[in-house]
Amino acid sequence: MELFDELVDKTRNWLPKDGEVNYYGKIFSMEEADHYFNTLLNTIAWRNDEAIIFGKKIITKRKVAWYGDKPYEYTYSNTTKHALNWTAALLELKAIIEKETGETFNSCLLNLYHSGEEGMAWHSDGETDLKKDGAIGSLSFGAERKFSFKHKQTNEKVELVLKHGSLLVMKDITQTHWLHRLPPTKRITAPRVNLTFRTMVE
Ligand SMILES: O=C(O)CCC(=O)C(=O)O
Ligand SMILES: [Fe+2]
Repeated sequence: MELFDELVDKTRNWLPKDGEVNYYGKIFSMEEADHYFNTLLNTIAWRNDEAIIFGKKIITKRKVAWYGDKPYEYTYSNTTKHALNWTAALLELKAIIEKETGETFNSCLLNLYHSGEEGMAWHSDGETDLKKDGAIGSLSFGAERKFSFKHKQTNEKVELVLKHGSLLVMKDITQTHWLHRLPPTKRITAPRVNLTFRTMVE
């Protein structure tokens, strides 16, 4: 089965229209992926996320962290965070995916899902401080999880599975026309770490 990882076509656009999503499959060996997964679990300043939903403050079970070139302010769901300075592992990962994709990034939002019961609801990453139509590079470590896209007008759906040590890139007008989510599932009990490398406007 592992053989098929070699056959991933990273130029394939997974979206039928209105944007581009490329899945590179596993870009790390199992040993490298395990190493980064453990390093991130142990060295990132994980915090429970706060959000104001319908005027009510909620604290998510999922943990998050926000890193960047500068202490960028990042506001979403009515909460503001300041980016921390890159760790050594994050700088390595940023360099690797910049080389792999030909894109550049200046910040990274990290999510730690303790089990399949934690996910992320439908949204798009179109916050105004993000470079418009900039590429987002998404690295996944740990439990394999399904990832879904839904077209904002037509409700067309696209689903893929994000493997341990894999890279997904969302670019061009994807965030304008498509929502994405990480659906929760009771079948998965292991944790997963996701990193989305982004570009904030100065
Ligand atoms: O966990 C994921 O794969 C996606 C996370 C995400 O969509 C986000 O942080 O904006
Ligand atoms: Fe997102």
